Amino acid sequence: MAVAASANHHLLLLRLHPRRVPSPRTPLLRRNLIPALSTASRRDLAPGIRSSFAAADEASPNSPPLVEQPGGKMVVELVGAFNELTGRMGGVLSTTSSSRLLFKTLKLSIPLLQALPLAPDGRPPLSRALSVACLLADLQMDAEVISAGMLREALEAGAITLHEVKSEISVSTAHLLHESMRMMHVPSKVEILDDESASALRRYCLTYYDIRALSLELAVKLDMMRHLDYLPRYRQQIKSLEVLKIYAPLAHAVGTGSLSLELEDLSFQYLFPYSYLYIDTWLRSYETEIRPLLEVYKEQLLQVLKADSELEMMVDSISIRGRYKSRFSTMKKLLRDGRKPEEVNDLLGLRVILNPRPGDDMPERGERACYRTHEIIQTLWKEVPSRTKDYIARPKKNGYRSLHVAVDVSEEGRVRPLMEIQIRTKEMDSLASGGAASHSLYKGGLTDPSEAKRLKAIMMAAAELAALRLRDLPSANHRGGLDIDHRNRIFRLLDKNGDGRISIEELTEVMEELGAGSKDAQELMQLLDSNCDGSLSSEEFDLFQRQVQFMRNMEETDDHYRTMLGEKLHMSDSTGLIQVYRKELGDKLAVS
Ligand SMILES: Nc1nc2c(ncn2[C@@H]2O[C@H](COP(=O)(O)OP(=O)(O)OP(=O)(O)O)[C@@H](O)[C@H]2O)c(=O)[nH]1
Ligand SMILES: Nc1ncnc2c1ncn2[C@@H]1O[C@H](COP(=O)(O)OP(=O)(O)OP(=O)(O)O)[C@@H](O)[C@H]1O
Ligand SMILES: [Ca+2]
Ligand SMILES: [Ca+2]
Repeated sequence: MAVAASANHHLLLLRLHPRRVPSPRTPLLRRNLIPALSTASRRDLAPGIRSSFAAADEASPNSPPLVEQPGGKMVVELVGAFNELTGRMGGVLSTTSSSRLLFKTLKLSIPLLQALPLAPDGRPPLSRALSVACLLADLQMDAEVISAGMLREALEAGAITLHEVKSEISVSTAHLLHESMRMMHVPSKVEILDDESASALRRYCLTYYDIRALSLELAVKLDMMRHLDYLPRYRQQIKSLEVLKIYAPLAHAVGTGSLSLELEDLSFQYLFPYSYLYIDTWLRSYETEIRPLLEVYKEQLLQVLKADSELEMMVDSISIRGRYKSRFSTMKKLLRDGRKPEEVNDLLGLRVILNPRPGDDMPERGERACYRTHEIIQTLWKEVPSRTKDYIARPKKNGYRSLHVAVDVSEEGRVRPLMEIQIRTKEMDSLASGGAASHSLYKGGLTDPSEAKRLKAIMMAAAELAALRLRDLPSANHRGGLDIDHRNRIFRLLDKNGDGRISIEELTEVMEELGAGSKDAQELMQLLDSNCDGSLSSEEFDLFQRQVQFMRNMEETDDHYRTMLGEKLHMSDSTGLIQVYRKELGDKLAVS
């Protein structure tokens, strides 16, 4: 209620920015307005925002003032978006200044975004900006980051400048946007994204960029990956490779684990469609039954633990997190050490985190609470003793501490995979996750006593990148690759008039011969012509060939994984399963 009241108060002040109205196409867009969020994209949104659209739609025959006036529709968007975001932000939106900042941002960005044409993925820019902002709100990012998330789309489209963001919104929002735009070009810093360059890039990002801007960029990447279908397959793969090698590990490093898992699974699906299909088919066979059970087991365990009087004397609070293993993580595990699917013992996982009561003997109390929890678990489920690992009594070399237990949750006649339960104190847990906290310390700035170390890390990362840029690219001259002469030969064949460059006419001619149109030739030219001089040099063409080779090797890798997984999972196309899923997942899986 408070939100609605404050929003209404601001509505009285709502005025569109005169400078941005009206562009020639604005009236048309405004008339069709509300929904920059199309009916389809509205489906993605939470009930709050959907209901504000419904209110506007229903109001339409009866109350023309709200719906027919652009301002009225804008208001509906504004209130809907404000409620949606603040609803997701939870406790993070604790201050008046946060909600003011958010409101100011929405007022400025909504009209700008609505005036923009559809994005290349076919979505209205407002809908894209809101999706990113919602992702950031779900991650419990602060209002400045969400504000930057909302404005990023408008900035990228040239509808607003950084200077304007600085003067009209806030210096910090402008700073975050500046950082995030710098990050956009990170993958282009290396030409071939092999493991070595990817690891250097990740180090570079963690050294050079503000961790909040990184989170913003990661949310943008996730939103992009969720809507990648519109691109041709090779572009999907290039983007997925960037995500898998750079952004998903970064998401993990900065503590946004949920983003990293989804980023990995989406890129896995585009890069290795057949392998994905196998894993997906296998996991689905369990998933419908056991995934919902995870919630049930979690609740059951929590209740039993809370009811135990002995444990109650030792802990202030207990939390349990459940997770179902991701596709990508399962694949890595199967391929890592040749284990059988039934030996993946952590498809179902629970993690109990205990917060011991304070006092001198807090650490010991915490440990005792972990062992007590173990005993209680034994009364609930059947333990598989050979899989119990006590890293509390015997911490791992890296300091990791936790008590691991595997339990059998099968019921009469229903064999289920084991469930892994990790038991630890809050302190042990923060040691295990590190992430954002330890990194922000590392980024501490000038007051940080380890400044010298930090500067050295920056210098090394820069040097490493420079070395990578200058280094000889990996040779494609293996596994059926093309040798240099051969590559030259193709170039010479395409360069019909022999002037040392492939012109658009030459490219069009050969593409027409291949059955493609001149539009395809233009697109290809734009993609490959890195210095934008309208033709391809032999260097530009050479790089293209190496990328092609790299992608082809990846398809070979997929073939290789498919064979391995096929053997493991005893599946083959003849089961018909593949056909079923192929149909379901459609063109996404088409591999030429
Ligand atoms: N953060 C962190 N987690 C760890 C570490 N070691 C183990 N874990 C977690 O504990 C799980 C199980 O590890 P272990 O009990 O050592 O079991 P394992 O036999 O090596 O595990 P599987 O490969 O799962 O069969 C891992 O999958 C991680 O989730 C560590 O050093 N750091
Ligand atoms: N038993 C568990 N309960 C709750 N969360 C878990 C459990 N095991 C792992 N996680 C968390 O789930 C996320 C994904 O972990 P994932 O299963 O991919 O890797 P892992 O279990 O750490 O490694 P591995 O694949 O080597 O077993 C991580 O954030 C991890 O900390
Ligand atoms: Ca595991
Ligand atoms: Ca030429």
